[in-house]
Amino acid sequence: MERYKILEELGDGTCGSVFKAFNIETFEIVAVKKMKRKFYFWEECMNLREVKALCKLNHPNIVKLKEVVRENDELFFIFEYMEHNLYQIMKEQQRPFSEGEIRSFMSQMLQGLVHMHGNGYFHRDLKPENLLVTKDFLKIADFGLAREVLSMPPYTEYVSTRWYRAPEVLLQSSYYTTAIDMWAVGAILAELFTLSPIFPGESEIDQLYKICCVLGAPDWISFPEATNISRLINISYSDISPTNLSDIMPNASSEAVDLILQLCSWDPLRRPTAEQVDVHVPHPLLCDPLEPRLNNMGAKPNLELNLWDFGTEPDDCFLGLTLAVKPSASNLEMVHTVSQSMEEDILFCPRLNDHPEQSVRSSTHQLEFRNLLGLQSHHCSLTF
Ligand SMILES: Nc1ncnc2c1ncn2[C@@H]1O[C@H](COP(=O)(O)OP(=O)(O)OP(=O)(O)O)[C@@H](O)[C@H]1O
Repeated sequence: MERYKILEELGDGTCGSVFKAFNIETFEIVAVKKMKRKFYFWEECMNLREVKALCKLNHPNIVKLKEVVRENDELFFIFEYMEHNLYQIMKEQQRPFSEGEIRSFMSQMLQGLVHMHGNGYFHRDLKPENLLVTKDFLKIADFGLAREVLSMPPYTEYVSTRWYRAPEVLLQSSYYTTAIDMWAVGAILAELFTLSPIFPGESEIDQLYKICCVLGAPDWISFPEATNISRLINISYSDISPTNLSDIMPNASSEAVDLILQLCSWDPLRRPTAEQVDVHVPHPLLCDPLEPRLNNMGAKPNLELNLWDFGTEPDDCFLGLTLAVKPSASNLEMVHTVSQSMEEDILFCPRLNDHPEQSVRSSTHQLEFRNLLGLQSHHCSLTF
């Protein structure tokens, strides 16, 4: 970590503290997330959900994990640096966002989600703080709670920040789907119009109550879990009528209001998928604008030698909770021992002549693992 000069603290989360830092070798500004717990073995690091998910997810709207460093039993994630998060932007916003700005944020968030859900992951903690923004470009961050869609329920541990938590999670359903992310998208979309949270519950029960106050009582027939709500909240649902969303967000078009209502459907099956939502952005981004070298490269990196399969070890314990996740075969692959220059990387990609762009891309997206304790004295590079 001596290559990094810490500049300032950016955030202090549940799992780690995040710092802005300067790489004295490459002159690059990065974000360093220092994990709070200790890591005594590399395997523990590799089993972390955040590492597993980010190794698989390579997309312009998903924050890039550049490097993982373990030093003195402490673990550091080195991410590309993003200037703001959406929470800060909304807090400082002096005027309502234009619908064009909101469409742009939404479109980018949805493209990231299409990629994530399509690759078998759901995020489970989407919220404005986890949407990082640099110059109008948005990337989804914080994969500490991400998990594989095909992992086995029941999902019992803490999931997502309360205000963005889907009703099925509040009702402690042990089975939920990517639709929980779509609920959060609906709540975030509403907040982009109002600049304040739409369901600001002060407790889990109050959260359900606040949702009822906006959406009205759930439909008992199409959302059977609604019966649990009456047990939790001592109120008569017929007394709660829905709020007219156009009254609280006069700046939203009827299409936007309609989309929020669809995304925030009580019944998860009625929520559109990320792929189904079309926010009509005139010029959607096709490549990572913050990574100029990668323009026009949409294909996945060419992967070469197999280094590591996560195998059948149990998943990482998030906040000490052991999870019954069946890890999928990882596509982490070793391309070569680390080299700093792209030219050297390319030498190790045998199919370079066939697919030059893919090889360059894989070298650029190398994930460098260093063990500074010398347990693994070599220095290897993983591409994904
Ligand atoms: N790549 C980055 N660039 C700039 N700031 C970042 C970056 N990653 C994280 N941050 C900042 O640090 C904060 C905390 O990061 P993160 O959410 O990853 O940590 P966490 O411990 O998992 O937090 P949480 O308690 O929200 O789960 C973010 O809200 C964001 O403001």
